[in-house]
Amino acid sequence: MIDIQKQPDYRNIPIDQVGIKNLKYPVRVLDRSNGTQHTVASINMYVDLPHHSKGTHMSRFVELLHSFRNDLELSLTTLSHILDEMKKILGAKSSHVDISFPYFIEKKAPESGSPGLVDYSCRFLGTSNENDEIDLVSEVVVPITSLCPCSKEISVHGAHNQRGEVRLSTRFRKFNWIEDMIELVERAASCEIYSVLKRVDEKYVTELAYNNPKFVEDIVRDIATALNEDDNITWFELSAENFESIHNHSAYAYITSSKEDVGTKG
Ligand SMILES: Nc1nc2c(ncn2[C@@H]2O[C@H](COP(=O)(O)OP(=O)(O)OP(=O)(O)O)[C@@H](O)[C@H]2O)c(=O)[nH]1
Repeated sequence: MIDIQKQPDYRNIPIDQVGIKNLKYPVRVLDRSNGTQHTVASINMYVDLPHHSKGTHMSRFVELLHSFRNDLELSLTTLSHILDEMKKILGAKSSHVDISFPYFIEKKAPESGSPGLVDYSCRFLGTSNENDEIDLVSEVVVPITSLCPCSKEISVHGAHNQRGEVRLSTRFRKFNWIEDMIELVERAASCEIYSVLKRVDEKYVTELAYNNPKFVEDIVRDIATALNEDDNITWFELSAENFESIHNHSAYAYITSSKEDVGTKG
């Protein structure tokens, strides 16, 4: 059977990243409270392609994932192994994985203690370069409540408040719990988000947010301060977006900071 992908290409243009995108796959993630957690990831896998090759071998990416069957653990060791294997089986110089998944944390309502699961969007990005150096970035997207300090100050009654979203990407020296990054973000909000709230809880979160007003600027600055004090974090990128309740647009703030010029080594 003719192998079109293996044929030469004469346009003299190398390709930076080629592969598969949005493959749904069952995965296992380390869970601080329960050991591990099963979830379903959306996976992108890419390698570079030299100028002389017509095509990459798409089936091999999926075959590599299938070698884990339904027991693909998203640990630093496994991700490093996948990045190395991608280069080997595809004869590539560089490899990239981009894995997005919902992660669930059980939270108890602040007064009634009623439990419920909150979902957080998480992402691991990994790259292995031509020197076999592995760079890993972990990302969490954390929903929060924010209450406007200006609105509180100038209004006789109330203050506008809304759901916001903080996106935090980090590079780190050694293993970093997803839960730790989520809690760090939640501490900087006017109030954190819960899944189940009874009336006593609703009163509590309403008053807590009112007593803790924050601009998007306050949120990113408070998170950056905590990250700067954490020696395990070598780099971060951080944004806060408030889906304003008094506007049809968002308030937005962004900070990036390279604490060191080194990435995570897997
Ligand atoms: N490279 C490439 N392959 C594609 C694309 N779209 C679909 N494919 C298909 O991906 C399939 C698998 O390709 P390969 O992995 O090379 O399959 P194979 O040659 O049987 O497998 P190996 O022997 O391991 O190379 C082929 O049927 C391609 O037609 C594309 O845009 N680029």
